[in-house]
Amino acid sequence: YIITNDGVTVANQLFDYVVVGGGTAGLTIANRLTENPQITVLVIEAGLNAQNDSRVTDPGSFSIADYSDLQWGYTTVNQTISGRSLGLTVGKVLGGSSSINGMQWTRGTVSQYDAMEKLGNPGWNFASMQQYMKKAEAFHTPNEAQINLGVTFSSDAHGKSGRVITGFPNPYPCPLCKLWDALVNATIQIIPGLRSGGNIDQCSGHPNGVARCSYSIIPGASDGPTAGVNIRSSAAQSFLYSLPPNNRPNLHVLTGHLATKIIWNSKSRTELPTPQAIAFQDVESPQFSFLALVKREVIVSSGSIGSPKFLELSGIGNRRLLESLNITVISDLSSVGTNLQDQAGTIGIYSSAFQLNASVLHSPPQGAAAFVTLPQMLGAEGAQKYISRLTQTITQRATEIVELGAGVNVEGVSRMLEAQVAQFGEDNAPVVEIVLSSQTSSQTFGTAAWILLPQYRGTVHIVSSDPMVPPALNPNYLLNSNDLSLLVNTSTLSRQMFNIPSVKELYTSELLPGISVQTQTDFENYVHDNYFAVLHPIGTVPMLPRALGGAVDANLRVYGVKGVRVADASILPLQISAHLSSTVYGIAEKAADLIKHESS
Ligand SMILES: Cc1cc2nc3c(=O)[nH]c(=O)nc-3n(C[C@H](O)[C@H](O)[C@H](O)COP(=O)(O)OP(=O)(O)OC[C@H]3O[C@@H](n4cnc5c(N)ncnc54)[C@H](O)[C@@H]3O)c2cc1C
Repeated sequence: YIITNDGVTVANQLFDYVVVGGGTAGLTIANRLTENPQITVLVIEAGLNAQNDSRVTDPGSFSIADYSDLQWGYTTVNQTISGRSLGLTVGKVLGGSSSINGMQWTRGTVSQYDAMEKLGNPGWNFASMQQYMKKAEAFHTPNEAQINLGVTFSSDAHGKSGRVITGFPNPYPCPLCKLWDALVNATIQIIPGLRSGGNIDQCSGHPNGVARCSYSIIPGASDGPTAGVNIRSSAAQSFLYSLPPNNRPNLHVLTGHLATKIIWNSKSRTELPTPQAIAFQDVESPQFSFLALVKREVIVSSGSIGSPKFLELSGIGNRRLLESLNITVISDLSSVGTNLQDQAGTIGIYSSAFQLNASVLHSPPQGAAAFVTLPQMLGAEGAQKYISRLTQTITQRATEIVELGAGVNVEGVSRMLEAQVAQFGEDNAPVVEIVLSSQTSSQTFGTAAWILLPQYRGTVHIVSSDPMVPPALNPNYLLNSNDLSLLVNTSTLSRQMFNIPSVKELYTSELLPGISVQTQTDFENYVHDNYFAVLHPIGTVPMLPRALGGAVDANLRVYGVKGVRVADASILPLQISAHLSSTVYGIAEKAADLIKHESS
């Protein structure tokens, strides 16, 4: 493969496929398509190649604050709840968000993947997705020492021969084991019925419970010079750097260049528009712009913010919006940029009473995570009331979402809200995640906790035809009062953990929420003023039947044009009780197979 940041070297060349975005999904697809030496692929990535940057490679250095040059710097519009603009970090680097994410390796519930099929996407169910998520993965089975230190897993949940290496840090960061043990036990004490131990595995389709985190990392060797040095398994590491040298001359990766739009073949009345070329420009020197010619297809893998932006700039989107910006309408598809779903969270931070040892470096900071169901959060009766509130308001809420411009039609949004209510109810999906983590740099530990299945919906739309101008992001965080109250419950519950004596002896003071936060009203104010963006945006190019507000079909083809697919987190119609990367790899593996089968 060839990685270059010189646009001239690929300008005016013809490629079978051009992939827009060298992120989690984009690099997976590019790798799989170029397994056939006859197929040429160009990946265009706006970010740079950070192959040897320890902020990326070293899992112990995970720190969003240090990634300013590796991310897009997006902020939301001022949110109705709290009036604040929130940072919405998204990777802008080879490997995309997989190069800067928290590396937690988890999946949603069986019924959440099955819901995609029920919403009108044949073949998108748990059985198929689990097969593809496993195809992407090469799991390091934990050794006895790791198991003795609290790791649980289910071998069946994992792929063994894929490219993304996953597992647990080696050696296991023992100086923190007493902390994880105390926090995990506290979680079990305050959340009745929470599963723990046994073969709990957050990739099994049954994530409910508390367990030590597994990660997308290459565990350190047991001896030799790399002993104890874990390395991040990003999409770039897994699908590019680990290819044998001199392999894949048919795979071209251009970094530091922004794909600006699709140039279309002239439109005849009878045929759907097809892409002729991709326009792209140097990020540092936008006056240098080029074309790459497309033989077969364009695959848009620019992520949940980048993909709707690129489609709109290419003339695919809401007619009124595009015309107001003088963009020629190629496909009037008002679903593009709607249905944005990110989660909202809250934190608790405590000053450690013991030294958080430097030897834990090279391990991700999150030690364990609890995935909690609604009855476990609110009790059986509280959960029942919550679910009836959601059930009784489906049409009303769908109407409000459509009025906000965050959905296209009431029937489609209602169908999705119904599917979500079923997950809260009979499917008993986790609705809250509580991550237990520590920071050696500040000698603190605590929780980050968030609602997993928000009921609010938002938008992402371009505001200019200039590709350098960021889109307007409006997730409408916590606009639904049920979501807000659940997050307040989450915050109060997290505090209870730190009142348990075995945890209390591990810290000297509570930094956040802070001891002044005591009453229900205090917690409401704390959450209102301090909630943060969880950075799991999905759904902005939803895979659904067009009549229900979809933008791509079950083959990921964009409606109203030919030869353009979208494959990344943006196609997920509904949020899942998980972190997203494993699911995105699954989407990408499946997309590659769909493309291969169609072209063979
Ligand atoms: C800070 C952070 C922490 C996270 N933690 C976790 C975690 O612990 N576990 C987990 O599973 N998930 C986590 N996630 C979420 C997960 O990493 C992402 O959801 C997933 O990687 C998204 O994959 P994607 O392919 O949709 O987009 P991305 O991986 O973001 O890829 C999109 C790529 O397209 C590029 N691009 C966009 N527009 C253009 C354009 N016009 N031209 C050229 N290039 C373009 C971008 O620069 C980017 O590289 C986290 C995310 C973040 C940001």
